[in-house]
Amino acid sequence: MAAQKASGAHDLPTPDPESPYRSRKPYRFSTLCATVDNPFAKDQYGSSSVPIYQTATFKGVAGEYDYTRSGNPTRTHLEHHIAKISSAGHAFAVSSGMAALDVITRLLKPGDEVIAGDDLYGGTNRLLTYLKTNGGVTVHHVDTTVAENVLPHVKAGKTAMVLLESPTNPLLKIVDLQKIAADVKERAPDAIIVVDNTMMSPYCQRPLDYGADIVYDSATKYLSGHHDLMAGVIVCNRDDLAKHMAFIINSVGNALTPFDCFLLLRGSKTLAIRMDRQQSTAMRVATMLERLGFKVNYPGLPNHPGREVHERIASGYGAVLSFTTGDKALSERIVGATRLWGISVSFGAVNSLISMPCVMSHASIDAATRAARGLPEDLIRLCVGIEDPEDLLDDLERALLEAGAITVSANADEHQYVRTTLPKTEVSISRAVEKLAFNDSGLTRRPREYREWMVSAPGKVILFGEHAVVHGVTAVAASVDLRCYGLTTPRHDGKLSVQFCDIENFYHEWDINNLPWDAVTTIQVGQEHPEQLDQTLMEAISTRALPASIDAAPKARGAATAFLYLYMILAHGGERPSFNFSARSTLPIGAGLGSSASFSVCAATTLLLLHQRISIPALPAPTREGHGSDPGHIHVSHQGRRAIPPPVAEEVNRWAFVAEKILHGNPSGVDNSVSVYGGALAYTRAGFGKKSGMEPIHGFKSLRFLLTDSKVPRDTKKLVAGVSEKKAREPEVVNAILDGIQSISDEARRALADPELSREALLSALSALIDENHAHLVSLGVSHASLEAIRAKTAQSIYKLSTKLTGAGGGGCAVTLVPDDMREELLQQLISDLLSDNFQPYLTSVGGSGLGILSPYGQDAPFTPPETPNDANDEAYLSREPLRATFQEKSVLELPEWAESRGRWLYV
Ligand SMILES: Nc1ncnc2c1ncn2[C@@H]1O[C@H](COP(=O)(O)OP(=O)(O)O)[C@@H](O)[C@H]1O
Ligand SMILES: C[C@@](O)(CCOP(=O)(O)O)CC(=O)O
Repeated sequence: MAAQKASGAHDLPTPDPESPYRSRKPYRFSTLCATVDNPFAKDQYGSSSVPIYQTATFKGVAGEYDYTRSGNPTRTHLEHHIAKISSAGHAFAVSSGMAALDVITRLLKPGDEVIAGDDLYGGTNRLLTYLKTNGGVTVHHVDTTVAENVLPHVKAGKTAMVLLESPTNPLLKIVDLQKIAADVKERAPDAIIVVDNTMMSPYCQRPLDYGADIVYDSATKYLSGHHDLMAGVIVCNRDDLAKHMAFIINSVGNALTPFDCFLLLRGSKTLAIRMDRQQSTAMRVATMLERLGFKVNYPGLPNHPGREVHERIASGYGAVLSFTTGDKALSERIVGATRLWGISVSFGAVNSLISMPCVMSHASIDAATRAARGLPEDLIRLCVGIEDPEDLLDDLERALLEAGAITVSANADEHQYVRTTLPKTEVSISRAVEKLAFNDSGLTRRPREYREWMVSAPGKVILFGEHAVVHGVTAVAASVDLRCYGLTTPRHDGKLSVQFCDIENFYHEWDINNLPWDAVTTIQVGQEHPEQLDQTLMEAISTRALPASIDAAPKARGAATAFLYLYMILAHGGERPSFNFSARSTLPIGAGLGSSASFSVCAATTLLLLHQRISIPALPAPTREGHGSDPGHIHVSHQGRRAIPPPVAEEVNRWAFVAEKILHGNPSGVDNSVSVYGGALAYTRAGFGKKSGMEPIHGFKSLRFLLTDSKVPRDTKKLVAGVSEKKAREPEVVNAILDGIQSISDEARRALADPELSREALLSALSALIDENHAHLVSLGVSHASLEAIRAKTAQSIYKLSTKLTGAGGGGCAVTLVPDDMREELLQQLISDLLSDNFQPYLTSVGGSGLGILSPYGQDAPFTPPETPNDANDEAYLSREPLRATFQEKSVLELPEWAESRGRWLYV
């Protein structure tokens, strides 16, 4: 491996002066970038682009190259080019930025001491921790933004390396590289000053000029600029270090491959022009966010504390910035709401990216260390690309608005966005939720309310994408007009009870104090439930809380476990409310129409209400005095729609998902999301490297579907697990099916969103997609003879309808698209045909309301049921009919209308 010595690299390729009278100035940076000629390695054919020497070996014994690990002409060209644009004597290209750091840290020996910043890239931190544990190296993390902090740790003969980064990532703090290098060299001349220059690139900052011995870049970022390769580059001027590193690279074998060298060389030609655009847009983005009132970290802003130092050591501000919102959940919503800004780690590419470092690039640093180093959990990092600046600003502004971070100013003459008032950063999410949603001061607990709470949530029909959605594919689903209802009634005897009317009227009560409280780790207000269930609590509920008799009723076992788990983990502040929870559904249970999700949503909502983690909006106070029939304020009735604010819906959805995990094992979250939000959604779960989230789909409500319950029982948990096992066994087969289903969902969304598509064309497209999706589900092994029988029946020549299984399959329900022009008699004939085959058809409409809460404000007095003694026995409660008694008596057909007539319902 020949360390590329670019002698005279500083002025290459400036030719000699033409004459003493017409001297030529050295070429400027962008010219150096664009010209890759290497006068020491002329191409034999004069090719304009450096060829890829895609070869492992070279013939002969006397040539310059023998083996690509040790040297390759494409790499030589690249290394010469990097040395040239970095004004360095030597350059090396290796397989990633971390590989570059690995090479550099291999210069260390056991016993050596390293001083490093405390706001470093997560990967750097991970490698240093490894060296500490396994390499006998001592690492001092200090806040290098104060140059004086470094000196106390500098020991002559001991300090072997000082590792610096400026600006830091992701907080964009500035480190005075020049001063620290000078101070360290004065005390410990042998210490090697290493700078990670990735955030700046050689265009903006050249630390070798300020005393650094080694500078490295993750060339995956700005240098290559297109996120199509991984590479690291190292530059230095010292021959001894270069020789040592060349030896390491050759020994370890992590030099960059010829093809990637070619790509990097190609990308680096446009470095200057890309950076110019990216930096100027970054400045506009930072300015906009600051104007809106966010705390923005960007060294280009006039009030940035390190701006002066930065301007001394750098010639640009880079294109990475970060800002905080005061609320992690709000930040997550913003990140999820952007469209143009891709959610991704890394930076420096031509396309703009958005991320939350604490959950992405810096997740490898544990939460306690992140907190100790002042890395806010709500921090959003933006990496600006070369798109049109107006589009980037528009998209960000729209996402801030959609997430509720900004609002239109009420006072402005013209529309102007202002930041939504937020509680202090430390204030918990639920407090923020309360304050945002209810104008509640959020500081005091409300006194216990002895009310009955009635809630309801719809089931769902998955049109496209069930099962695949568990593995990251987009599902298209809509709410159905069949619902689960939940009702809580206060008790005064220290007991908690559940009544599952649809599961053989299962009833059980517990002494609250006898529940296994020792096994609970409460999720504090404002915290989110971790991804995994708390197995200690699950075990304790299973062995110490559930009655042995429940083993004979697995459906009740699941429901009771989910209910108790949420009851216990949500209890906080020593409050353990005593009440009965009754559930009733108009949905078939366990048939693929989301009975579990609607049950989970009802349970989560009532538990969050009773544990006072959410509350519903108070009636608006009059803004002026009323007279006669004039109430004094305007109340626009939306039939309850949009009366439950988005933060409350989100909180319910998070906890309903936890209940779904208890019932289903590995649910995707589509069922509970549809049940909370209602309407129709395209849902993609997080964690599969693509944009996750939900998008409402319009144009669904007008479609008619026939849902047919095969009445064949099945177990969602087992079916979902079965598909995962198949995927592990035959990844290629299953991945191809998943890709196919993704295209179906995409196609369906496109068709539904196309206003110019005729109704006829839309229906026939959806029918074809239904058949195609069903075929994929058959290949996944989740169909059933009963479902195939329903399909065959609906496909008969007199009907010619398309049907697919919906939900987990293996039995359960099938969904049939009913065309607009289907004659009523024919439809009735199909229904009776299905009935005579012992199937249960439901003709439903889709896309109706999501979660509903019956406003308790109509209840004239707090209610106490007679079976539990009340300390304050009074006339008011005795004169009222308890909701609970009638709730249980009504038939399934009467239930919806009766519930509706109880008072004002508030919906999401
Ligand atoms: N109304 C209800 N009352 C009590 N538990 C219910 C109710 N509806 C659903 N569940 C719970 O959800 C489970 C059904 O889940 P699942 O098999 O996924 O069916 P679905 O496809 O209808 O969601 C039941 O076994 C039960 O534990
Ligand atoms: C099979 C699945 O995609 C849909 C849920 O099915 P069901 O409603 O429980 O039958 C699982 C999931 O998305 O969680």
